[in-house]
Amino acid sequence: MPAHKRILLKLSGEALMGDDAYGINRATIVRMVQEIQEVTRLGVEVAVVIGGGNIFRGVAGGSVGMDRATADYMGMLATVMNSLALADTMRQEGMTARVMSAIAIEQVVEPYVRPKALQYLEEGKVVVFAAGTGNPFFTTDTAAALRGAEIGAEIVLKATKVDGVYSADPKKDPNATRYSRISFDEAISKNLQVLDATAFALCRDQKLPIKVFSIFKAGALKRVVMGEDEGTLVHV
Ligand SMILES: Nc1ncnc2c1ncn2[C@@H]1O[C@H](COP(=O)(O)OP(=O)(O)OP(=O)(O)O)[C@@H](O)[C@H]1O
Ligand SMILES: O=c1ccn([C@@H]2O[C@H](COP(=O)(O)O)[C@@H](O)[C@H]2O)c(=O)[nH]1
Repeated sequence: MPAHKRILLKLSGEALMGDDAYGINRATIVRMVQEIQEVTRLGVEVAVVIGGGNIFRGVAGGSVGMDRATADYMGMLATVMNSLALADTMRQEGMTARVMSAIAIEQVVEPYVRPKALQYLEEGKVVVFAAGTGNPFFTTDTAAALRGAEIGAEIVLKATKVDGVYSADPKKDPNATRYSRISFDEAISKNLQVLDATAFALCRDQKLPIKVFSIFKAGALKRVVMGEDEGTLVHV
């Protein structure tokens, strides 16, 4: 029996590159979709937020003198591209997915309307939330926390490039140690940057737990959904 009925899955945009230098690696996106398909087959309702780091991040534009809000809108549009690619890959794998955008681009993708999203989930469709929160100066982690709370997800699952929350960034500090559980208050007070502070605070206030685990480890998503020991649980 799955441990959760409805989940919000945050997928790393950067991981979509696979071994490529940029963009969307075909084998990688197919593998991600197949892992999601496995959990939908267990009867779990799945909503997805995907990042845009494989294409563009606002902070990169800002660092070369771009107006930061403009750069952030470019970042949000990058997430729309990833969302469309993800939903189309789901279609090719025989799944039914709907993309809903926080920014109005109705010729391309339907707008985010909460009751409609809830209806899709109840019908067993995967809902992909595109364009983050629709506002600059935020991230897709915060969008995942926001949408997760709105749809009544039981947990936010962050599938990322590391296999959990560490005492420091494990990509920079080889002595960093992994937590199996950590409270929101401790993660925030230690300024652990695996998620941004806004996302941590929103989930803490809504009592919405987060599980951080590796997007590269085959079967990890299913193990998390089954409530098995995988990654790090961030809890109230
Ligand atoms: N304390 C920490 N524990 C674990 N990872 C950390 C920590 N501090 C920083 N990180 C870094 O955070 C990264 C994950 O967060 P980030 O949101 O930047 O990436 P992402 O999941 O690929 O998102 P995107 O969708 O924006 O590409 C990890 O790859 C890791 O290097
Ligand atoms: O609510 C949001 C979400 C995202 N952005 C911008 O998009 C990029 C890509 O998102 P990541 O979370 O970094 O993958 C982000 O860098 C922001 O520039 C946003 O402005 N608002």
